[in-house]
Amino acid sequence: MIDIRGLHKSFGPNKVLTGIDLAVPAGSTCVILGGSGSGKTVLMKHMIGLLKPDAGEVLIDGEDIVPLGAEGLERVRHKFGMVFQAAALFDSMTVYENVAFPLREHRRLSADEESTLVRSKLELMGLPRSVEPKYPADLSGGMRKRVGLARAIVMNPKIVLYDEPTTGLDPITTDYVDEMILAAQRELGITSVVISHDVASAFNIANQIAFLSKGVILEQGTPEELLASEQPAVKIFLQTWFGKND
Ligand SMILES: Nc1ncnc2c1ncn2[C@@H]1O[C@H](COP(=O)(O)OP(=O)(O)OP(=O)(O)O)[C@@H](O)[C@H]1O
Repeated sequence: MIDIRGLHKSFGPNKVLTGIDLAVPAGSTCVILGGSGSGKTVLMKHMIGLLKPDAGEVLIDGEDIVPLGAEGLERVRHKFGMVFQAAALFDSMTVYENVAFPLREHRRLSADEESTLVRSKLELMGLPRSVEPKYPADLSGGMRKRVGLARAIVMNPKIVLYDEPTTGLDPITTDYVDEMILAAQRELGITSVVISHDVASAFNIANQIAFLSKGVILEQGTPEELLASEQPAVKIFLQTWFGKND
């Protein structure tokens, strides 16, 4: 579904990505791990054409999006849902209106069709009907994340990009959000790319983990393969994390 080949990106003298190759098969979840400033967000921005590479290809569903202009990118972006770090809900809208927002922007649906779609996604995220009239400020952080996720999948996207979806959440809420990401993959066949600092969460949800360091993907494989990695940077990253969280 996503196939990145030979991606290079510099900002002035700062060489951030220096030859990224990454393939994410349809229906799978790929977690991108890496230290602060390693280029995870820059890599994700290339996947939706928010940044243009200096060299390389970004194939989405078989199409190289690098040469596309604004119109072509708009079309490709309909394949994506996004979940940003700070759930980014509209404070002045109810939960229902937040989830319905992309539908109202992009589709002409009857009230019944709209409510069927909104409710099915809220239900999939384990949210009861009683949250529909509430405002984001009335919800816990974990619930806001789930509303953000319901909104990201309401258009039935093929791909969802998650930028640090569990940052700032307690361990129980983190598990719950992980469950929701897995539910979106299982029930809707969504392909997911997740940027994360949270190794436990990465190991919970990933079919594949890519470890980014110094502009390249140092290691890529199943969680088990990553654990067995001989790359010193990967070993240190994992040991530091597991050491802190034993
Ligand atoms: N638009 C930009 N212009 C110039 N430099 C940028 C731009 N975007 C990112 N960078 C640089 O690219 C590098 C990688 O940034 P990026 O945000 O991708 O890191 P990250 O791995 O997501 O880090 P974190 O985990 O802290 O969010 C940093 O050195 C950053 O300063």
